[in-house]
Amino acid sequence: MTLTKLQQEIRKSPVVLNEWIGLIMNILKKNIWQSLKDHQQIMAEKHMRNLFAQDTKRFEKFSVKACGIFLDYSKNIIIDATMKLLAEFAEASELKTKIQDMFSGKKINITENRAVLHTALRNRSNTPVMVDGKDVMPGVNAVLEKMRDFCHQVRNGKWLGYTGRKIKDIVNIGIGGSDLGSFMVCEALKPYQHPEINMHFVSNVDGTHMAETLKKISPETTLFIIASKTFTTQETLTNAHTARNWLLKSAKDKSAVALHFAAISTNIEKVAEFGIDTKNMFEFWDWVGGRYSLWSAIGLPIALAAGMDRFEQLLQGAHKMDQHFQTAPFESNMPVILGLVGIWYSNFFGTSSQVIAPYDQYLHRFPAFLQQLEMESNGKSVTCKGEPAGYSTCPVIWGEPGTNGQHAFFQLLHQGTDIIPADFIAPVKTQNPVGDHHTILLANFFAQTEALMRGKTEQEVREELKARGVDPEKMEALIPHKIFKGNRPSNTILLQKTDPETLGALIALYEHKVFVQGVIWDINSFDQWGVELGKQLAKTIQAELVNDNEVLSHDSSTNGLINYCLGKHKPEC
Ligand SMILES: O=P(O)(O)OC[C@H]1O[C@H](O)[C@H](O)[C@@H](O)[C@@H]1O
Repeated sequence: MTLTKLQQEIRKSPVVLNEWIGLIMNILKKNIWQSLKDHQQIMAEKHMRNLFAQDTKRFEKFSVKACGIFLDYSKNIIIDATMKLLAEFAEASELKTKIQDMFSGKKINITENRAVLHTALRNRSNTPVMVDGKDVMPGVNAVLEKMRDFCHQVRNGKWLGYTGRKIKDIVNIGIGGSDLGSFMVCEALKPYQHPEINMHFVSNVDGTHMAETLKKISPETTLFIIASKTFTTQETLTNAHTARNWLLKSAKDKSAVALHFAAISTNIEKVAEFGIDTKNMFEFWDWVGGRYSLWSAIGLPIALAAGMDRFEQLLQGAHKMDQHFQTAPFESNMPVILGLVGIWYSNFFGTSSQVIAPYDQYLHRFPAFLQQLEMESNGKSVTCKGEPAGYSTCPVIWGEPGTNGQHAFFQLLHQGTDIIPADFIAPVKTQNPVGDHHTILLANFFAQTEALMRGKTEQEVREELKARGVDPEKMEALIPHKIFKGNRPSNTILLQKTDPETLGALIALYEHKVFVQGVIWDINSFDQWGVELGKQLAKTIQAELVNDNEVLSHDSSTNGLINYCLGKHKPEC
């Protein structure tokens, strides 16, 4: 009987027995954790150059293919024993059971008592998924149908504005999970975009974002989509009111709102209160987390831009990755591997950041999307039981498209003092076969991971300088600057092509990676209480900013800054 099977059997037993088993599991986890620490001491002495030289099968061994994606993780400081220990830790953390818990609608978001079912939104097999005894699939399918109908009307010029003209510009107003995913995907699927419809995304409450967008569009031919799960988000509602006022300034008749505004939300009352006809509302549900919501009606801008069929291909790709995640053994399970390799560096090598380098201009917003997905999910420091974690959790996620990053921050990846694990992502085939651009792009892509792994030894530098005839004295001074230690880890992710289905699989891959890491760290990846405090304080300060009084209610820095803006107090400078 496997450990997972044993755990599942035990779950059915009386509570007391369960508690005992929980204690035993914790001891087991502590032991494996200690073994990983000991193993790291050995691995820290190894160089990947040698690991490759010693094992000709290393690439075959540490690579995996699924859902149109190829992952090579051989350029990591790992050997078989590393992956085995990490997988054992995942098993002891009940990962297999927890994956099933998520897919089956168990309320795993414990602080909000909610199920986590973004996977139901792309459940193309249409098998029932139950929440509180009710199958959610009929509701999911009904919204998809409504989206299809709406897209058909807008994309075919049947949806007309208040002067009878077709829609030419669509502005999504939303922030966070109601912006980043749909914006990122719309950018990624630009080759499939409707030729006569322009997409715009306004998220920032800075009036500049709205003002600059409004300059480019006309009220007669613009459709605004107000995307907000709660429909209470201050930034989104402020932007939405500005958009409505702008429309009404031209239309001069409130009935125009119904022709130019649609809403995506879980909150029907608030949508009606805002004045949007609820016939133009696309519903989703509290079991869809904001940063996991692009598969819901929040993805409407994607469907409007690329077409509903393409949106469903995106869902299909994610569904395939869901099936892979649920069924593949840990040693060939792509999200599990990606998650465990990340844990290896964060918790045993003490790394604190992770760079994402998409070598695909279409994926230029992917790092920004992952910032919310990973950091809002796993940027936590207490366990599910509310106890201090006592170990590092989510690293800082950052990145830029290659090759731009190479000419900006790659210096630090190659020669900086810290190890920064990197994910390199590229399509095998380009959407734009222009001259030799893609060959050059891919050459750089492969060269970077090779350079990070191999480095350049003192002897290699010396020989190179000698061959160039550099003066021996100058050479000695130069050598330390030209050495690359190498042994810098990276994952290489190759997509056959950045098409809707493969993109869906790629996004789901990272969602599940985040899930794996959340389980290992024993944190709730699905709440985000950390964003609340700033929002609360902003309300108080907003009132103070429009009051004429000197502000004295905060610390001296906050008071001083507010008063400086109000012109009440000018620091001597
Ligand atoms: O979709 P909304 O309810 O407007 O929320 C938009 C965003 O705001 C919040 O502050 C959360 O941090 C995000 O997770 C969420 O995606």
